[in-house]
Amino acid sequence: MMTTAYLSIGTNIGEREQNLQDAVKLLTAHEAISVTAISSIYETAAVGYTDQADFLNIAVALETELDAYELLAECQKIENDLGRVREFRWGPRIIDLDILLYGQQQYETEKLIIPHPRMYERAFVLVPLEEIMTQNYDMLVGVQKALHALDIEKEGVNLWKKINTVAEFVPFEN
Ligand SMILES: Nc1ncnc2c1ncn2[C@@H]1O[C@H](COP(=O)(O)OP(=O)(O)OP(=O)(O)O)[C@@H](O)[C@H]1O
Ligand SMILES: Nc1nc2c(c(=O)[nH]1)N=C(CO)CN2
Repeated sequence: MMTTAYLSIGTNIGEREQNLQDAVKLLTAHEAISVTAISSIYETAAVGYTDQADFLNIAVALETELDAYELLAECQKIENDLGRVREFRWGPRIIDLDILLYGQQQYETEKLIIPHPRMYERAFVLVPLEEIMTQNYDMLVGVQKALHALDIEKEGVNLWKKINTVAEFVPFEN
């Protein structure tokens, strides 16, 4: 069965824009994944552990035949292929791919929690997500409500649009 999923992708080490390009390219190359939308790129101050470089963040919509665990494995494979080294939680990373939503499904296991447990408190997730979320009106309203409840300035999450789109991306059309 085809499911629409949303990912959050972040990077704050090295050639950040290139890292995003590479991640999108690897997603697109997968035969069971069709990337249907990519948000603008946002540059954001680090949240959580704040003593680290600014991030670039995007959200991506995709359609896939993979189940949620297979999609997670693919995300982790892409992280590894791009040379991510795990140092410490919320620390700097070449690339980070988190599953935000997988259809309407909910998971709460050791390996996988969906919706992503921290997505509704992270402006760097919600702002790009709102931009591309067209599939589900109820979920979009949930995202917008969470976003309005956040005080972006107070959070120290300076968001600004960097680039219109990930270069060379051609959305998959049904
Ligand atoms: N929705 C999800 N998307 C991606 N990973 C998840 C999800 N739910 C649980 N996980 C688990 O989280 C583990 C740790 O992920 P990671 O090291 O990327 O955390 P983090 O990005 O530092 O922090 P955060 O989870 O706050 O974004 C992964 O091994 C994975 O099994
Ligand atoms: N701005 C920003 N801050 C973060 C990010 C991120 O992608 N962007 N990812 C984190 C770990 O998940 C922790 N903090």
